[in-house]
Amino acid sequence: MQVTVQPSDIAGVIIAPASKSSMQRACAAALVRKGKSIIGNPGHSNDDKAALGVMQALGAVITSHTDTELTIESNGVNAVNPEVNCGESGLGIRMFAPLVALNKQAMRIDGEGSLRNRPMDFFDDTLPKLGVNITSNNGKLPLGIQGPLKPKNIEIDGSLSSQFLTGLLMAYAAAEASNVTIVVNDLKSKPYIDLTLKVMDDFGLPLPINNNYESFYFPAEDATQTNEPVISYTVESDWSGGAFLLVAGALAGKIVVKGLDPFSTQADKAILQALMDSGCSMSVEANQIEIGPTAKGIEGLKAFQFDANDCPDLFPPLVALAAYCQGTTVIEGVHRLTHKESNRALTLQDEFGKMGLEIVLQDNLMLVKGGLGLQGANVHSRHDHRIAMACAVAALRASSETVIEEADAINKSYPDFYRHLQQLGASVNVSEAMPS
Ligand SMILES: O=C(O)C1=C[C@@H](OP(=O)(O)O)[C@@H](O)[C@H](O)C1
Ligand SMILES: C=C(OP(=O)(O)O)C(=O)O
Repeated sequence: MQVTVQPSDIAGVIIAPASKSSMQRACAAALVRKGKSIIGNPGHSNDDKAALGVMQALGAVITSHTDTELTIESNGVNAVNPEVNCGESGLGIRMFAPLVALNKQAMRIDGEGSLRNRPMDFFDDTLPKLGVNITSNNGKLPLGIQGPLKPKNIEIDGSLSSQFLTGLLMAYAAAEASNVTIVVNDLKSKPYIDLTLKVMDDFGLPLPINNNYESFYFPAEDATQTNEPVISYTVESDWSGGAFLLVAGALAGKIVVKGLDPFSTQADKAILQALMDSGCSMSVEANQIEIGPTAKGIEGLKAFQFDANDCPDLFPPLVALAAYCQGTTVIEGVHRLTHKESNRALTLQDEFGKMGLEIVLQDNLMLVKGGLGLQGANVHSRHDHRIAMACAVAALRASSETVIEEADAINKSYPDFYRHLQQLGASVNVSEAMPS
């Protein structure tokens, strides 16, 4: 798919999409618990669809599914299909692999696209310590796994990704871990663990005691949880996708974004701090955010400093914002970007470079030399949803039209993104690319 974005003003009201982080966790929790789970506001991104497929392969049954509600019945993890496919979802494989390992039978886990190149050697190191046999393709997919996983005291590295810990926490809860501790060294993306614990709590799963994100202790008896026959959970609106809408508003608004909860545990609500520091005009309420440029227009936006070590998915929207802020914006956390859908520091540098933006990488810092204007260009998503969305947002204020190749990458997290920009009045033309 090819998308052409013309420089545009935007206005109006838009509802942020469902969070794939919240939806995928809800699928895992609904699988793990015994009983019926009713999930409101279910997402329909490719990552969400992959999670539904994995959950069904592991024994959960979808009894009804509409745009607004999904009902799942489960009796705990009990695979009905020895093959699971996590699509392109990093969270999907890293959260579900330990749940797959709860089965006695031999299982195979595979994925697609960029996921086949992302590191999974954590499992080669960790799962055997929990009684699981594993084979991998030199630390990459596909994985062969045979359990059952038995919770034990274990020490893991949390510096590459928090997603492995999310999977172990879910699996330990499912296996009724008792008097065991997961020690985690150098955990990154900590708020994502808060979201995991919140979803586990909402689904009534046994909860570990979080000792400052350094260790997670599952007590011998967990008196706090109840075994409700039916659980209702509403998938949160997505601060990660919402960040692109908010930046679009700050550059080309005024718009109102609805649905984003300022009290969410989602890491990417930290976009609010960067937006405030940029000087854009913003009013945050419990159920809506109104946002536009400064009183002086886009020229009044100023460079900012931001630590994205714990919210790495904000880099792409932050670069789109910083491109139009006067001065050099400094964003910390570049090391967190190497193993995403693309090597994101480099793809941001390349693709925004085509629009005339200078981005300098200095060890863990990204320096964005903003405020000089961008030109429209022919850019490429590099098969990374967040690169496509960042280019589309930046294109709203470029001097001429921007064409985004392989723009359908957005389906991974936010399939309605271009439609939402169109609803806000942006000139966005979606066409299938001509076969070469
Ligand atoms: O748990 C999650 O939902 C996610 C955690 C983060 O990954 P890392 O923990 O690898 O930073 C984030 O980048 C990813 O998009 C989603
Ligand atoms: C990196 C991402 O997701 P995941 O790791 O779950 O594939 C993302 O959504 O930007």
